[in-house]
Amino acid sequence: MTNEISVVIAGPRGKMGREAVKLVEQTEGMKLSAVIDRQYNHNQLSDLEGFNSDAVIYTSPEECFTTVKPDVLVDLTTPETGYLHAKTALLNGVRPVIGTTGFTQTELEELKELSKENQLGTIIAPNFAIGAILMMKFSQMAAKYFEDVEIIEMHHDQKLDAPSGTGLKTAEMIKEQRASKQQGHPDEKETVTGSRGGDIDGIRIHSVRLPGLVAHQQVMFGGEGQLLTIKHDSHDRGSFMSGVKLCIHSVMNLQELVYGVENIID
Ligand SMILES: NC(=O)C1=CN([C@@H]2O[C@H](COP(=O)(O)OP(=O)(O)OC[C@H]3O[C@@H](n4cnc5c(N)ncnc54)[C@H](O)[C@@H]3O)[C@@H](O)[C@H]2O)C=CC1
Ligand SMILES: O=C(O)C1=N[C@H](C(=O)O)C[C@H](O)C1
Repeated sequence: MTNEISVVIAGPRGKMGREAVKLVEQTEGMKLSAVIDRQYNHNQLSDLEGFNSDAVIYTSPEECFTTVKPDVLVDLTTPETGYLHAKTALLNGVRPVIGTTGFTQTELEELKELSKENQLGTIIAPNFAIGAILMMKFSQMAAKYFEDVEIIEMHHDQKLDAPSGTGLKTAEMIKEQRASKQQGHPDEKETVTGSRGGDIDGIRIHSVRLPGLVAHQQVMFGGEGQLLTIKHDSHDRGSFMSGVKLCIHSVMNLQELVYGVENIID
């Protein structure tokens, strides 16, 4: 009988997946039992360049979960795939830790329901970095005192979803704190579509995508004669790993879905 947490990682060859593979392999009390990839079915991860793990690669999540019976799935793939993986995991008794962003509200609701029905923990983590989590919490605090806010999120140009999961979650947290407000001039008109950014309950959100960036966000609050900027930068993907580790441990003790790492830290 072992107390090791058996982990499967989906997306091991991606930018985040590679870091997560190293993390799980180096963490005492965790075992990388298998990985889910689009290719290389039934190879070992060590058959691929840059890996030395003997974890088996599966292209079918069902086959992976029923054969390996892991405790936890860590998903770092794409929005459509991440959702399917999370659903398949819950239907097969596996607890999802989802770093993948870009899920729709309906998908989130469905996973919440499935998690509850199966009494299995799920963590949906728009951002694993402690600094980003604090940025969101501080922004929520600030929104009590400043009702005008715009979010600027900046990412590398390989990102699929806009706005980012972090930007969306920040807006949702601010929304819980302030009354709905239409910002800017009531008669303002965009002469170039999209100039004023996305609109979440009046909160404007702007997405910048450029090579050279990793993951950055500024939340700007304007008040009479003053500007408060709350800013966070992830300069490399190591910034996310302590959060991944915390979520793998925490999901083992949950029986429902938690959306946001701020809900599992003190
Ligand atoms: N929550 C957080 O703190 C963070 C979340 N992310 C999110 O994680 C996700 C991955 O980001 P990156 O690693 O930068 O992307 P990436 O593009 O480098 O990696 C994605 C990987 O998923 C794999 N993949 C795609 N479809 C698949 C399938 N059907 N089965 C198995 N693997 C599949 C791809 O082959 C690729 O290796 C994104 O949604 C991103 O927004 C990224 C950084 C931090
Ligand atoms: O795609 C990324 O890189 C990131 N995605 C997450 C998001 O959408 O917020 C987290 C972080 O910003 C990096």
